[in-house]
Amino acid sequence: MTEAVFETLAVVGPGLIGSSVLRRVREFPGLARRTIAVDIDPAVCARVQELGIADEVTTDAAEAAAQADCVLLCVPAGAMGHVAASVLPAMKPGAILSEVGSVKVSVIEAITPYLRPDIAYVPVHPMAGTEFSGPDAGFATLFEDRWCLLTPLEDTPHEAIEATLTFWERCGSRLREMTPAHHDRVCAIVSHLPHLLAFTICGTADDLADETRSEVLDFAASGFRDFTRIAASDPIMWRDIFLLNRKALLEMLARFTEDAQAMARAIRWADEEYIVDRIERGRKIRKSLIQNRQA
Ligand SMILES: NC(=O)C1=CN([C@@H]2O[C@H](COP(=O)(O)OP(=O)(O)OC[C@H]3O[C@@H](n4cnc5c(N)ncnc54)[C@H](O)[C@@H]3O)[C@@H](O)[C@H]2O)C=CC1
Ligand SMILES: O=C(O)C(=O)Cc1ccc(O)cc1
Repeated sequence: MTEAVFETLAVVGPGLIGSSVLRRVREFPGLARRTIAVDIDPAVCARVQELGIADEVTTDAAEAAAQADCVLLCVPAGAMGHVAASVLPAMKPGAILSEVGSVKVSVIEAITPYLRPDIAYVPVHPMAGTEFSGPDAGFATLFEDRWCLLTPLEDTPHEAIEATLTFWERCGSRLREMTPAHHDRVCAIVSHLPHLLAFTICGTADDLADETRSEVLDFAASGFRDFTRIAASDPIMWRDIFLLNRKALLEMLARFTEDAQAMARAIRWADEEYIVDRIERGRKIRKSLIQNRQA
């Protein structure tokens, strides 16, 4: 039988990501022998209990942390600092603190002041999710064939990195290590900017419907419908991501705005070659994602 990576895993914030981890541990051997789910919201705790996806459920983060050899924070990125502050003093010497925040530099900065020398901190980011939130939204196969990015610090102990890599590998993820700053620039373009565009285009279409009293939204064709899926994402989570990755996101938005202006100019002057070239690049990217089973 495969030995479990962790004896006791505490998941703080069993929402979409946290409950998917808990379900994975339940359904697949070799991840953790015992799980504790912790949430600030008693209604979430009650639901996790009903779902039967954790061995123990509590609102007391310190009590759970004291029993765990890995504490995985799955709370909104803006809450990571104070949640880390509440679990770290209670953690067992030699235990691992990990978190799945979508932004790395600011979250690491928020957690660092509370770190202890005998706790290994391993920041990760599973590049997997949906527009839904909460414990009912999770599923055990969420991380399969999806990237999980690790952004260890210079002094993160090797064994803690290895254990974390094995854990996510057994969740079905593809793994890549990178610096936190590089992570934030990559995610700004592939994840954060697309969400910003989706929220914005939905707002613009809604304003147009108000202005013209037309049924812009009723007749929205499939292109717009694809944007509305992303635009249905959780407002608090995305507020935190935008503000915590402000610098890289604004830089990518400026780049995008320039490229959109170039497309506008090509359309104005009927520059067919430019327009076709840009569309062909999009098709190529989509095709390579499908080939890599990422779409
Ligand atoms: N939703 C997604 O597709 C992805 C999200 N992430 C990151 O994962 C984290 C969690 O996201 P989701 O699972 O979507 O959120 P969610 O909203 O589904 O779950 C978050 C849970 O944290 C709980 N919580 C909030 N503050 C807390 C506190 N102080 N103590 C204990 N529990 C607390 C909430 O009650 C909720 O149950 C975020 O940092 C997000 O950036 C990473 C990859 C994908
Ligand atoms: O639903 C989608 O399309 C997503 O992009 C999910 C997602 C949201 C946040 C992340 O940090 C990673 C993945």
